[in-house]
Amino acid sequence: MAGRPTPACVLGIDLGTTSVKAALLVGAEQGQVVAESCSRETQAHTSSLEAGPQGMEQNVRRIIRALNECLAALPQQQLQKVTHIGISGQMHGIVFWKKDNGCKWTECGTGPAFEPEEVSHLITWQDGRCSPTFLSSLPLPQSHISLATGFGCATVYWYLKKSPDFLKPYDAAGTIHDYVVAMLCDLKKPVMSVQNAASWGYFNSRNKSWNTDILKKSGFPVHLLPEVGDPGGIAGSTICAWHGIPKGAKVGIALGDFQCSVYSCLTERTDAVLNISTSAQLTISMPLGFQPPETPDPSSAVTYFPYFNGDYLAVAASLNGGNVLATFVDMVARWTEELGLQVQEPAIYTKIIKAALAQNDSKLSIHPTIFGERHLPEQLASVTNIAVSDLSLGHVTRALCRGIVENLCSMLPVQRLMETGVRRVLGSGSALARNEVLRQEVERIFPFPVVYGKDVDAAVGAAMVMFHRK
Ligand SMILES: Nc1ncnc2c1ncn2[C@@H]1O[C@H](COP(=O)(O)OP(=O)(O)O)[C@@H](O)[C@H]1O
Ligand SMILES: O=C(CO)[C@@H](O)[C@H](O)[C@H](O)[C@H](O)COP(=O)(O)O
Repeated sequence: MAGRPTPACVLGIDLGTTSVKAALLVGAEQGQVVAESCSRETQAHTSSLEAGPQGMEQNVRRIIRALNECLAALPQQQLQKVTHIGISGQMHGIVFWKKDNGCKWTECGTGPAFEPEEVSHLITWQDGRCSPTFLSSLPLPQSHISLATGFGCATVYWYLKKSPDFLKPYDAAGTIHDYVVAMLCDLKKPVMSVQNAASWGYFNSRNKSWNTDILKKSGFPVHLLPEVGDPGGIAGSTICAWHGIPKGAKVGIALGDFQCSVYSCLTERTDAVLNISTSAQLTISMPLGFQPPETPDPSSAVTYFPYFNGDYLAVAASLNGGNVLATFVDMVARWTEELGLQVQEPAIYTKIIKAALAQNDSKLSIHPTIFGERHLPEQLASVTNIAVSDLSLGHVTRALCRGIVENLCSMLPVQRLMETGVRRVLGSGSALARNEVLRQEVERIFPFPVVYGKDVDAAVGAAMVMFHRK
């Protein structure tokens, strides 16, 4: 049987928590090469009307603006050759919209583009509105993944119980990347990959279906649940030329960002992948045929997430990655401002990284979990071993970077990596790519060689999936 023709040019997009990235991949003799890439911060954080300070929401207009800016920065002649689009993004979160009015297509400098219309904020994976008590009041899911705050289905339950009017205007929901796919292809019923469905909770990955009976019994609005498809499948075709990409380009079902980061670099089953972007993940692939246990162990820091072709990844998904450093930088900026000075955040990153490079033997110990962890939501950060000699910016930054890496490795210990035969660590994510101190700490903790990727890994992975479709 003849195989599918290889696409000439594929656009990969990653809608991350901090930034949107896009990469153009072209077919070459030895696989695919990244012809162009681009990244834009979304600056999308916004306050939550309903959940107050516990909420973590993002303005979808700002995310789409960053996406439009990214695409406008890519060369038109290359975009005109795009036949396939692969999209990934931040998992777990949920956005609601009105099927018949989710967006408006308008003419922008580089051709038609869409803008959000009747769309809610994105309630992200960082959202903290569902307390442990609230979560334990919900029906028990039939899933191997423990339900946590920030998971799409938990957020829907929260609205249902605390602010039911909020849900009334909407008749569709998805992750932010499902929303983009639905708008590009004008899908009346959004479609979601099993990777993202598993990240919402109340999803059985073995039979690839929602816990519809359990949800219906408790009055959950099941009409908001997207259809589910396999990662690598096609969701539809673009209904309009988009920033020069011809109408009719095939759009893949949206994927998880961490699976795409892994896909962009993992070549051997003996590789572990460490990704540090806003969050941080340490991952290994499970043996072929592995099936997760029927029920989760809520105290375990390791989760099994669907990958591709029925495979699973074991992942320590930390809620404390680059966001810890971003919070530190923000704190320094605010203190500086309070003292009557102004320093831009990029300059603070440059200075603290430089200062920490000069301090590699800090005894200061920072346990950096300011955002808690899903398996230990109430264990927040702490600082110990504070000596007068270790108080400089360099000492603190060094200790923070070390703490982030140590915390992640406490969730999936090096010993377990060795036992499973890991021989190499592949480093990805732009927080790692841009921070030499973090890289030094990674190299210090692992007794394996560490190899680094580029800083648009998930976008590249999403595009590669489109190339490799059978
Ligand atoms: N100028 C900088 N230098 C070094 N690291 C930075 C800089 N700006 C941001 N970062 C780090 O990058 C992280 C965001 O990475 P990014 O890849 O944009 O995230 P995401 O994929 O989640 O959108 C921030 O949390 C911060 O730790
Ligand atoms: O929480 C998990 C998996 O459970 C994360 O690994 C998952 O990839 C989420 O998408 C991230 O937390 C968000 O990704 P990023 O923006 O930090 O890259």
